[in-house]
Amino acid sequence: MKQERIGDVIRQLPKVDLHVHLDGSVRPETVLAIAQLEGIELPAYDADALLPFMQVNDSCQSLTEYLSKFDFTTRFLQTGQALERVAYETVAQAAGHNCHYIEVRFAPQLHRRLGMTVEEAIHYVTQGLKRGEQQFGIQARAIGICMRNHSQAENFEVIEASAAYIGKGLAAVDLAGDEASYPPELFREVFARAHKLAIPVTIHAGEAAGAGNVYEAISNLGASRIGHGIRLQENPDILDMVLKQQIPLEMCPVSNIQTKAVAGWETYPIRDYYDRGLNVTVNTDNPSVSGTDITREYRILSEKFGFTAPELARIVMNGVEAAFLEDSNKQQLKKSCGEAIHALGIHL
Ligand SMILES: O=c1[nH]cnc2c1ncn2[C@@H]1O[C@H](CO)[C@@H](O)[C@H]1O
Ligand SMILES: [Zn+2]
Repeated sequence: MKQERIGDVIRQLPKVDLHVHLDGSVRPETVLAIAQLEGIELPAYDADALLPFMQVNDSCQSLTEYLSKFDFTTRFLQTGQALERVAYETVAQAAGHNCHYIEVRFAPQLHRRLGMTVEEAIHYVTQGLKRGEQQFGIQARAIGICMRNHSQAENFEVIEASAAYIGKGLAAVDLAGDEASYPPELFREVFARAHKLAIPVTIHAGEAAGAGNVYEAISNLGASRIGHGIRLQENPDILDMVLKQQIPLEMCPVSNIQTKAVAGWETYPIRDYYDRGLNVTVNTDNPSVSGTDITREYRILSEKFGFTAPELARIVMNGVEAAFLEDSNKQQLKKSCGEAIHALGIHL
């Protein structure tokens, strides 16, 4: 297929984004608007000049450096109104890239500086997602994040509050933050509670630390999906286990290069993982922080790794199958994506 034609196909391809952070999706224009509403002082007053405060550049050396960008944006996400708005806008952005479904993750404990409760934070995010669903005709769910640098009590609180929203707009829980400093073993009790409450679990692992963390996340934290899993390639036995169990990997190519999960595109393992039969999905992680979007991620797969249109469609359908979505909604999603793929003349 010619390059222009595959560009068109990628634009028109139905997509899903299973790994996108709310606080990594805030547009600079929205920061300007919220700052004005709430009387917050800014280091710059136009969108272009604000961007460097919110976005990494090519010089980013590590996940910790990458995560420092979130400190800036968090200040503007402390009211129910702001959370509802950015959740809605995240759905709008995804719909603009022909996503049929997104799972938007966020850490409720990061939005409590003005006294909001964990439940309220979840309430406003799910409200914003619902407004987006109605407006754009796509489906959206929230994922509640426990943070690696938070106390066990704070993380337990996230699990309990998330349980109350299962089936009401929230679909799963996650663990994010500084993986190099906080190994997953520290969170066994927190996720045992999630397991007891029957909440689906995904865990950021194998991004800023080795494959052993992927093993721990699956075997002892009950993860049924893995965020990133890039460093699985360092351990053939664990890779084999993930292959056999067909655990979906939420890969986020642009972010993974920026956080130095691998040294560069030459060693990015997505082609190898796909060819081995690993359950690969492609996602954005943080569109604003990374300066990416889901169309761009798919384009990179085509341009840098030679993925064909049917292979890209297969990756979309891997994401559909991996969605933490209630059964009947998932069937609906399968149908809408399957039909849109078929309409593009792609045969799986
Ligand atoms: O790629 C990532 N790896 C680990 N943690 C992340 C990543 N992207 C964002 N966050 C963390 O998740 C929090 C809630 O959304 C963000 O504030 C950031 O600290
Ligand atoms: Zn992430």
